[in-house]
Amino acid sequence: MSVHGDPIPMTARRGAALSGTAEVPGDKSISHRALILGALSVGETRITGLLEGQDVLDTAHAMRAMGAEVTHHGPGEWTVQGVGVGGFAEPADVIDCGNSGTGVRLIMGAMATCPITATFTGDASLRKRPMGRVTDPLALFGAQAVGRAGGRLPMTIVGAAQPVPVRYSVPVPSAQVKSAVLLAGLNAPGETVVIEREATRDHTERMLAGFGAEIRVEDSDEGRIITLTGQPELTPQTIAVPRDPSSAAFPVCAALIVEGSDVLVPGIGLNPTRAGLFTTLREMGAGLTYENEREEGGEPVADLRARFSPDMRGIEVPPERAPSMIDEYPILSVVAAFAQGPTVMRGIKELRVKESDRIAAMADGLTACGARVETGADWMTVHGMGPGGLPGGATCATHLDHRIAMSFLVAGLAAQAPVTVDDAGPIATSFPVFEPLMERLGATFDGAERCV
Ligand SMILES: O=C(O)C1=C[C@@H](OP(=O)(O)O)[C@@H](O)[C@H](O)C1
Ligand SMILES: C=C(OP(=O)(O)O)C(=O)O
Repeated sequence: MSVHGDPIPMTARRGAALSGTAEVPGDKSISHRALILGALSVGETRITGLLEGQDVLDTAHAMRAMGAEVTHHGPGEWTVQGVGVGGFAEPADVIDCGNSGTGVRLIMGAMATCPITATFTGDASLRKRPMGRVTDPLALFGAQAVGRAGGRLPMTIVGAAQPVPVRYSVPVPSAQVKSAVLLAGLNAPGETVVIEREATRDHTERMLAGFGAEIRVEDSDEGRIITLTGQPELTPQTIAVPRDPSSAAFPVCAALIVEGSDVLVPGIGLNPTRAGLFTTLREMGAGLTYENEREEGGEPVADLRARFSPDMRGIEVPPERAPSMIDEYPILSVVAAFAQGPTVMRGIKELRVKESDRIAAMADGLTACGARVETGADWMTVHGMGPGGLPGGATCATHLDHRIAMSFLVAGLAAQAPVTVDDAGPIATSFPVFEPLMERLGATFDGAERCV
């Protein structure tokens, strides 16, 4: 499937009810971290359930370029022979992180305290995204960064030859910034302290502890204080990557809005720092239940069952919930269009610096589909039109953004007239089996055969 090639238009149309089981791929955030921490440990890390989306494949390639041996054994099964903390080799060429903000920012952090120089680039979307949020704290360790105006890629990082540990309060709610600082702290002697006012996804902290790093997390009036002791020897791990709640969001939300649907999405990670969408949907009156709740690999997991929900009401989403559902606002805004009354989403300005400006992309596309949407710098309100109420019949621009593409395709499954996206290619970054998986549930797409 093309990610960076010619645009691949695709159309979704209303059809039969969706039913069956949707086995979504592994968690993207955890997959990146498993490869990077595997590369920084001494010995062989075994990974099952790795997401084989382009974002993660680009991180695997980067780890190889820095000296780790990364081997693919079969679907989702990988091993990584690590080089140890501080052991990265200087890459011989530019590191291309494609579409992935997580990949480039975490890798910059991990190499910033190694005595090597690396140049990073990405696709047209990633080259627009701000990197200063990561290079500012990396400078405190002694790393230098030179990039394009506004801290944009391509960018060269000269790693600190004699890194010092830092104490850093993260100014924006961002797990990528937090993680970059922690990964840099790994090769700085002494304690690196990261303070985050709002809790963001904590996979880096959990996985660092799993690899044997000394890491403490305390809650205080300032927020979460994370203290990491530098220069540990990380012990290789066996990691079973849970299925991605951010991918599960698409079949779940499709089932809620397509008449007569009943879909099971098994084995979804419900880490509280990721599960905000599901809480929100239940508050809106969605027929969404958690079955077989359990723990797997230290993460809470459940099977999600979603049924068509004609009585959903718009709500005000609490702004403090934003970090736990930051990637899910595009698909929530689609569900909101099929609920009764307004759904108000505040505290979401981070959406403006994702793969696209997601507030603008969703507002433009939903408006073209006949919804009434209001926006401000850090908020968006979608006025619901009730079940089956969205007219549709538009072509929506996806701006190299997988979540925008999948959101409008889901909208098209329930709208009165088909919805087309101008480019479904970017879906392969995070959810390469989206179309066949949705088609097995009964979704009708035109153009899908060009994408698999
Ligand atoms: O750390 C991560 O794995 C991620 C953090 C979030 O980004 P920010 O840190 O920019 O909020 C999220 O949007 C992204 O999809 C994955
Ligand atoms: C924002 C996202 O990813 P990234 O920042 O890694 O590009 C996403 O997957 O929605």
